Amino acid sequence: MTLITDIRLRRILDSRGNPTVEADVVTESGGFGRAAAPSGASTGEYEAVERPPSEAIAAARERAVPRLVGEVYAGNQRDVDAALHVADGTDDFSEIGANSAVAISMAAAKAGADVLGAPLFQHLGGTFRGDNFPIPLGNVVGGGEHAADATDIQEFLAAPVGAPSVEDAVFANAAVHEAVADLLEERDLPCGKGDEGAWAPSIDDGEAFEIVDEAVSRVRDEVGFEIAFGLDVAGAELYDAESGTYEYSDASRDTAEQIEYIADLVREYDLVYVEDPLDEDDYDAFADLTDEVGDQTLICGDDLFVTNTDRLVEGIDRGAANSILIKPNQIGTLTDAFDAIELATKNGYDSVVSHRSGETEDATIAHLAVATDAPYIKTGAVGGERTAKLNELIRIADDAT
Ligand SMILES: C=C(OP(=O)(O)O)C(=O)O
Ligand SMILES: [Mg+2]
Repeated sequence: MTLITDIRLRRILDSRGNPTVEADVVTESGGFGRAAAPSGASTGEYEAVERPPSEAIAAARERAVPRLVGEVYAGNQRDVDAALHVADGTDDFSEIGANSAVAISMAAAKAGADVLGAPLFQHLGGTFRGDNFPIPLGNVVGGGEHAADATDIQEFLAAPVGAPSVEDAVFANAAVHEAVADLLEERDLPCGKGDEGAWAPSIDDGEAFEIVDEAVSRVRDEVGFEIAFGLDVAGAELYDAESGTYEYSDASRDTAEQIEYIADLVREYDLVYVEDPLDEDDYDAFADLTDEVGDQTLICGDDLFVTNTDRLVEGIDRGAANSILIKPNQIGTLTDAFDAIELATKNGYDSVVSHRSGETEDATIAHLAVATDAPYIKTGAVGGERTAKLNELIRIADDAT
């Protein structure tokens, strides 16, 4: 009954105003799923290839749709995703585009869930999922590739680690976002927002640490549970391969200095999470930092691992990082994302399911995080395309999806 009978692909707008791919999947019994691909700005070198949406759609219509329609059951996600790989024929989705692949993969999963009459997280994760919820990491101040003339560190992330419920956690992050705005106003630092809805003031990282630390402690006092914070350094964007240094507006650090700088920040601010503190090719430096502070914080590989099991195996072998960021569009299918999460879990690495800086209203990642029991989800704090995921988590908790 879940035989795929139709797939439609179209260009829609993402949150940056760029086109992206949306897929509709219809099944024999009338099951329907719709999903859209997100898009990165600080993309990792080793990600699956995102093609211009018009080209990705044309290629997927020619190569993937005929292999799926009338051939594959939407309820069997591994078959759907295997057909996408065969249709593409490369190891990085450079023919049909990871944007077409991930939109079809996620839409098929939703169609499979629709036929079952089950919420997506349950179709993907089984009937015993839905009691544990990820801690949302909310981007409250940011710069890097996501905003011009703002902080060097790409993301300062509120982490409501003591929240008694996902709803409390989501509202705590929004409150930290608001407290940051108050503090910026008190310092006469009006500013706009970056791509993910975080404040993007023209200040140095040192001042951003002061402000976020203060905002977090104000909200912690208000709500009465523990709120910490973390970072996405996006180290590959700061790294200059020629000089072998990390280039900040006010400093230049070699790799040893970068490791010490990050380790000091972890200790000074009790950071619970540090993503991509180092360059995406430097497993050894990741391993050194993990040795130094990996027992106190999560050292997460985003550009380092790109949701890719081969790269994760290398990281596990070398002791690099202790968690992995999971972005389905980095690897192209839900099956590949699941495999990365399972491999991570088996090896004691935490998974952090993540949005991209360019997003849509698609809320699949909320279900993916619950389905896989991921301890964290990174999906912003405010803004419609971010709240789409956060509100879906609240609905899942309320049994209302
Ligand atoms: C969400 C991120 O940004 P982008 O989507 O631009 O890679 C990130 O780097 O973790
Ligand atoms: Mg990142």
